[in-house]
Amino acid sequence: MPAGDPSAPAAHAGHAPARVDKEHSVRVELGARSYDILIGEGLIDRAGTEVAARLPGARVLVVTDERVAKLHLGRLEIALSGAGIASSTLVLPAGETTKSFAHLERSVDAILEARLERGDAVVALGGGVIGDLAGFASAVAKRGMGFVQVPTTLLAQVDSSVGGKTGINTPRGKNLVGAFHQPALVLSDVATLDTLSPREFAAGYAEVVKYGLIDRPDFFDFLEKNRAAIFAGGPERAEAIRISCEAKAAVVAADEEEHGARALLNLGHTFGHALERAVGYDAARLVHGEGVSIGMALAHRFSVKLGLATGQDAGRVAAHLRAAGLPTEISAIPGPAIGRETLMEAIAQDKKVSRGRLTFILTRGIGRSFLAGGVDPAEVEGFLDEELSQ
Ligand SMILES: O=C(O)C(=O)C[C@@H](O)[C@H](O)[C@H](O)COP(=O)(O)O
Repeated sequence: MPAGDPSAPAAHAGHAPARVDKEHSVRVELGARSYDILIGEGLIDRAGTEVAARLPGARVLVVTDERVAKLHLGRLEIALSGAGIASSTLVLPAGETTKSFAHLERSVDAILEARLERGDAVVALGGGVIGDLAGFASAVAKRGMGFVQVPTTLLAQVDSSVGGKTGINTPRGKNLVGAFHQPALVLSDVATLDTLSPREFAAGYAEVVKYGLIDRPDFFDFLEKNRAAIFAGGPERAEAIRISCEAKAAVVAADEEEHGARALLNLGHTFGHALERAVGYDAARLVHGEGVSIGMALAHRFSVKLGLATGQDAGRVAAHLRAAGLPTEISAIPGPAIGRETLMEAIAQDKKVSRGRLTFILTRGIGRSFLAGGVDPAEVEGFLDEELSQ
């Protein structure tokens, strides 16, 4: 059950350092804006040369948070200066509430104060919050400048650092203000994952499971067999990250700005985002990956209720998520009860809503997800009533 500080000290992480037998490279094919995702151990120490190779002559602003700064900023700064890259740094508070207009303003101001030019770059060092916020700042400052992702959480390495979705939350909902702005490079140093708390690692794992559930049933089988090794830091961990990035890169290359198939990456997010908003982005109650976990379990149970999928598949999905330490029920969220109307209001603001009609990612079974437009709100309400009464 989610509770407490998601970024509790690494000493409690309980998993051994990752062992990576080789480095992986995944290409996101977007014509002139194509870029590499490098996955391996110790890549932060190579950040200077990797950035210089792609953005010759660029100066950078590193945006990070207080927790990540203590763990990884020093190494990144040494790597940048070692490659002759002039840098300044903005350190922001950790947590989802940093994805706000106020911190966007601070970030843009730091870019302008550093007098960065369009050919310079913002480097996001951190998890999804920092990547989304810094990416959005780099998209709007001077109408767009260079951007590099150095993700330090599992969630950011397998999902948010890839594909160019950047943005902030507003009190009306999650990610409601943003822009598509692709990075020039994603540098995923898997050694940073050893500093995550078990709760934070598990939250990222929800997004790994998502790729199996969308359209890769073989990957879901792989995860069922190798979950323990992935959590323990075996070579299967980097392998799972590589497969996740390949899955996402293929979807992004085919539909960069979500006119169709990219919406499948939103499996679990309609319910998940509504739950995050309902708890006021309070990490003590729910973090993003946990919202996605509950959301994916709900999407499968909702599909069963609509006669699309079997209860057996929905049960298998929930069992796997629970085995990974993830919540699968709304009732698992600590704190005051969440009301159906609160959730329906957030669902009505979902970005997939089209001409006022609700769109969900539903499923016909494991690895058989599809985009369902025109979902009847009464069906959603009835389903939520059942879920909330448990
Ligand atoms: O990259 C995408 O597309 C996704 O939907 C991936 C999601 O896991 C991610 O959380 C994304 O930021 C959500 O996007 P949104 O458009 O629903 O805000």
